[in-house]
Amino acid sequence: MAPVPATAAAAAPAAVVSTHEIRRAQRADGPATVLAIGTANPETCVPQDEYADFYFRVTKSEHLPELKNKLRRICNKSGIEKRFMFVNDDVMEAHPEFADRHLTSLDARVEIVSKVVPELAAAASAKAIAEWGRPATDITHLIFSTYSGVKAPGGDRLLASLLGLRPTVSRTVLSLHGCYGGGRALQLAKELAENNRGARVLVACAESTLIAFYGPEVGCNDTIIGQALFGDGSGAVIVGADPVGAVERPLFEMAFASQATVPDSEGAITMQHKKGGMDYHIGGGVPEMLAGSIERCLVDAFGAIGVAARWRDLFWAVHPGGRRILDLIEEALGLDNGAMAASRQVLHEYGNMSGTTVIFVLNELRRRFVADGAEGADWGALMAFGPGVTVETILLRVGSGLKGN
Ligand SMILES: CC(C)(COP(=O)(O)OP(=O)(O)OC[C@H]1O[C@@H](n2cnc3c(N)ncnc32)[C@H](O)[C@@H]1OP(=O)(O)O)[C@@H](O)C(=O)NCCC(=O)NCCSC(=O)/C=C/c1ccc(O)cc1
Repeated sequence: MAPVPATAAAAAPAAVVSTHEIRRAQRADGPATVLAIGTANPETCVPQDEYADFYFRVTKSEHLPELKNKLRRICNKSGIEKRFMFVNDDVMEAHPEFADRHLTSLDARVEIVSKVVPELAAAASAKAIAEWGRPATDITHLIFSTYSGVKAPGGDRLLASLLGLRPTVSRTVLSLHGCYGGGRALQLAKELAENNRGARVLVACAESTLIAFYGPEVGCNDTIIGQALFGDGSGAVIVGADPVGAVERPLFEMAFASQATVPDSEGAITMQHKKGGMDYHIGGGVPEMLAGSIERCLVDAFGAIGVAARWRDLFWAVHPGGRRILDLIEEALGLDNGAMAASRQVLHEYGNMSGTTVIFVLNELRRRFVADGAEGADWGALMAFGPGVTVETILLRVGSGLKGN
């Protein structure tokens, strides 16, 4: 070890600063705040009323008409008008093995998604950064969430380089959180922003069904329901505390965040990468399970911050896991059926894009607030659900950037 020069010893601080004081100085003053939102989707758009024809054609499964009719029935009840996806005729011509999940195809799928998913995230992030108004190099932390990331270095590294983030950006990957990935990522962003003065956290969620796209099979209803509901997309959010006055626009303040696991629910939603793509199961009772759990999460969250909230007075950013989930949650909370209009709109326009969907809902809410001059609710709740069964709750307050528009 080199000897310590006398000058370095002489430069030691005269007064001893405690680590508590150092810690206090590192913390932000205000709450984490959503400062910008961007979204992106792949080019291929499939209308829901054409989906059964598309799916049975590209997977060469026309010999299974009963399953095709079942898919049609579910599509008709889904509340979805169209979806965007990377899977198209060209992909299936190049990779006919994707149609049969008993064939080995994971390597080829990972090869594709490890490029296109971060690129999609970059498209959404670039929109968020442009709206934010500061250079990409001012991003201090990156949280990348996807169920397609099974490789290292991962999509976070490619995303950071596509956006030109600084080499010291602090990267975190969330994988396989499924439909609660966006909620988890936003909660982590809140912790980072509030605990690191000046931090600006880019949350990027990107999902592609390509990793889980395969043909129908008699007896496997999970595949049919998945084919009726899921789509591809990316949502990006910039989160920071203490917004810089003239540049940054506070959209939603994040007042509180929590996670809960629904008891006895371990097998209700599952996802697992296998040789033929990502296998998944969506239990029949999931909408009822969520509707039965949601009020407890809200009571606990508002109780923790001492705010007396009436559900009817809130704005809602709920993950539209399926039309029935929204219906039952509205019923359980005694809400009008317009309360989840932003969630229903996103479901209608894009389907369930898993973890990224809740960011689209937040963007739609923002659009509605701007259009209405932020009339109405001041407090709101963002809720996302996924495997576990896990419920993410974030309490939001309309930011000053949305007031007076
Ligand atoms: C729109 C639905 C699908 C149907 O509407 P409905 O009002 O319930 O209508 P029905 O009661 O008439 O049901 C229509 C058909 O759907 C069937 N179905 C009804 N849920 C089911 C069911 N979980 N299973 C398999 N058949 C069912 C149901 O049996 C019935 O079949 P059939 O009698 O032959 O017409 C509705 O049930 C709904 O919104 N369900 C919520 C779906 C749900 O739980 N989503 C949350 C989980 S999301 C998730 O885990 C994501 C994983 C994921 C995985 C892969 C990815 O690429 C991306 C993500």
